[in-house]
Amino acid sequence: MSQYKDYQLVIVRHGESEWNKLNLFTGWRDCRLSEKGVEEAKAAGVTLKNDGFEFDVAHCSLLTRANQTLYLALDQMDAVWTPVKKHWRLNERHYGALQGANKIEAVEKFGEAQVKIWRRSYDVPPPPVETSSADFPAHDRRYKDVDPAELPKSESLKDVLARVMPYWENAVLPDLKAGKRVIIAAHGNSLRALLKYLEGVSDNDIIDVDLPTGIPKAYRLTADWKAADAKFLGDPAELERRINAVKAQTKKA
Ligand SMILES: O=C(O)[C@@H](CO)OP(=O)(O)O
Repeated sequence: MSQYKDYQLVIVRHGESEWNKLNLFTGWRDCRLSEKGVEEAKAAGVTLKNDGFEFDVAHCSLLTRANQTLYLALDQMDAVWTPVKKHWRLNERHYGALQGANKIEAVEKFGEAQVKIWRRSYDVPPPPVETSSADFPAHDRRYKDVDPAELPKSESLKDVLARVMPYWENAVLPDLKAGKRVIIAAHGNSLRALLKYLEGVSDNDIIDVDLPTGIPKAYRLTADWKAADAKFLGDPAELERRINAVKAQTKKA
């Protein structure tokens, strides 16, 4: 019997993307997984299978890298048939005018402290893009049914939490309440927002939380749907290595 039989929810950040590899701020730009990211996603599926996980439904963002990760992981579990619900509210945080910028060059230009505030503070958003910019999501047909007033020009983690929560309440929670076992494939910062809520992390402590690429985190939930227990799956040394790789993105080699 799996030691995780009471764990109803798994979250997984996508595997390494082409832009993670190039060390660029990505946000809502739609890059694909790198070759390494593909392997990370497959390995996540193998881990989930070996740990005895099965899912009744999946939730995913509208960005390619999360969809690839979900599909590749489910494929390893012989479960690509799993119903998938997709929504922009699970997208990565919109990185505003930083989207497409190199993270080291941003540190050289604005200083490490400012870049850390933009990357990890709870409530300071990066500078916004104009609505005329190609980075404003209303220009992308996948968001054509979304009221442009709801679409971001830049987001702090607090802004991300505010737009993730309605999706949690209206789409994910009903599945959990129906007894379904749920996987959410999404992004470093949309999942940090959800983790902050589920685990009750303070505004201050969330600054030091980084999510690794492609390593599933499993939750056993309380009666009021918060985290009773949370565990990253797989090899602890690999987990540490991947978290450190995210932290190192703004450090000169
Ligand atoms: O660029 C981004 O969109 C995110 C996730 O890859 O980066 P960071 O970890 O710097 O918030």
